[in-house]
Amino acid sequence: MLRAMPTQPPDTPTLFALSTAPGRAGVAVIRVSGPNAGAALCALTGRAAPPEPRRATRARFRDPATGETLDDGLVLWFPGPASYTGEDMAELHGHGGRATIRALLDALAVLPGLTPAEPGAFTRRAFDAGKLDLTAVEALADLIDAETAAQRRQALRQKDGALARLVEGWRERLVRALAHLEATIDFSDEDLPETLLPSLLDDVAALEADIAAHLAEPPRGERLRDGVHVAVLGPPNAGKSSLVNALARREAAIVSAIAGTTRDVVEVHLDLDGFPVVLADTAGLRDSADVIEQEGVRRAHARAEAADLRLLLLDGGVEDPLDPAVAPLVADAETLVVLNKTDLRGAAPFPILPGGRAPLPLSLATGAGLQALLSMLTERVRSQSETGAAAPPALTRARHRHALEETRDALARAREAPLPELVAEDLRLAARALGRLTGRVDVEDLLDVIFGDFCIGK
Ligand SMILES: Nc1nc2c(ncn2[C@@H]2O[C@H](COP(=O)(O)OP(=O)(O)OP(=O)(O)O)[C@@H](O)[C@H]2O)c(=O)[nH]1
Ligand SMILES: [K+]
Ligand SMILES: [Mg+2]
Repeated sequence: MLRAMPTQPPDTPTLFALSTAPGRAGVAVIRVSGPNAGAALCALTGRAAPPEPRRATRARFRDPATGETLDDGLVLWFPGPASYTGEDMAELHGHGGRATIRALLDALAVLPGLTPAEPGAFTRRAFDAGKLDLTAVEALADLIDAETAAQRRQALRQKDGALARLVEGWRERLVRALAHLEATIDFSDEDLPETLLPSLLDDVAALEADIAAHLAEPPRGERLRDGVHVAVLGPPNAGKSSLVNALARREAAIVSAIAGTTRDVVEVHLDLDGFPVVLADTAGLRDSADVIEQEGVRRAHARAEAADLRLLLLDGGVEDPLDPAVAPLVADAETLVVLNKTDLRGAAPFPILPGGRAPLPLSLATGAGLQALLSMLTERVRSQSETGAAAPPALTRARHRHALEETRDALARAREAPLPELVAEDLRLAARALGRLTGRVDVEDLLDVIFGDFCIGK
């Protein structure tokens, strides 16, 4: 008889957890994964054996100790290794009520070998079983967190392995170069083509250029994951808080006729046509004797510095809206300049910006120009975060960027190294850095951080 090779120590605990969100719902799904999953399924349903794999089967759940009926639902059986975690897995679908969920979880808790799952534990087992690489694990967390359509698309693409394939392709080129080089070193007194080392260094240079080109792309993937940060800036009373409230469609920030109302940075989250935006209201830029206002202005400058996009709102109600305090922002051609309070302007001409640009006219009092501003903002945000389906998969985390930078630097060192042995050492370091991106090597320290992002039941 064929016997499966034991892949885990026999005392591996069987994990269980509620995988749907806690609280009232039509259905709740409890997952059980590990060597005793089948026994647990049988104990709770009174069955002699698990049902046909991957087929929903009606079940009456009962307390194995007392025989009391706890709920009426469905069970699914996923024998390993063809399961999410690679282990034997059972899913119990019960009613989504707090008491029902509690009763089922309590009944599982007393079964031999069963332990409640920590957050991310099922996915950790899937990773350990080689079912997912690290980029897919991260994408799964992003998919669960996705709040907009573009975020969902990006997470799904990464989960399906787009980024992992790109990185693995680079890694294969690197490993091939390394293998050739090691052959050169090992057989150096025998006859090997003289041209091997130069052609190998050409390959390394080509790989370095490909990775550098990917790094030179704007950080669209990270922006899409975290939101494009837009800072609303301008002189006091320009209507910055009024604009933020109008875009957020709620009274997020205090609006008043008193100049210097806003001090703290007030953030609102927007979904502009599927693209996430973090819009920040800031204190009006001016010199002030008030220390609290000074701190507000300092924070406004810091936010302007850190933002992906700066929206400068000018006060159209004053004769010369181009206040000296905003001159550096006006000088930056990337700043989106808006002239508010056009309703108060009468026949006064609009200010001309450097380069002959004109500000976008707006009146938050009448609503004139708001739609045009929204369209322009949406376009800007889209161009900062969109990665076309045909474009190479974006890096979605700083971790990815750091690993690629490390790879690129090691490749650059390899090309300059004076001895074949030193070239090989740098290529090995480069391969390690790439391997860390997908989790192929040396990632123990990273795992806790990444899996810690998960909720229980995933
Ligand atoms: N007439 C007119 N008044 C406006 C317009 N937009 C805003 N206001 C008024 O201008 C005043 C200042 O608006 P706020 O939104 O508080 O301006 P702010 O730029 O956030 O001001 P600070 O936080 O003090 O820097 C309020 O009384 C608003 O009602 C507009 O388009 N036209
Ligand atoms: K104000
Ligand atoms: Mg304000």
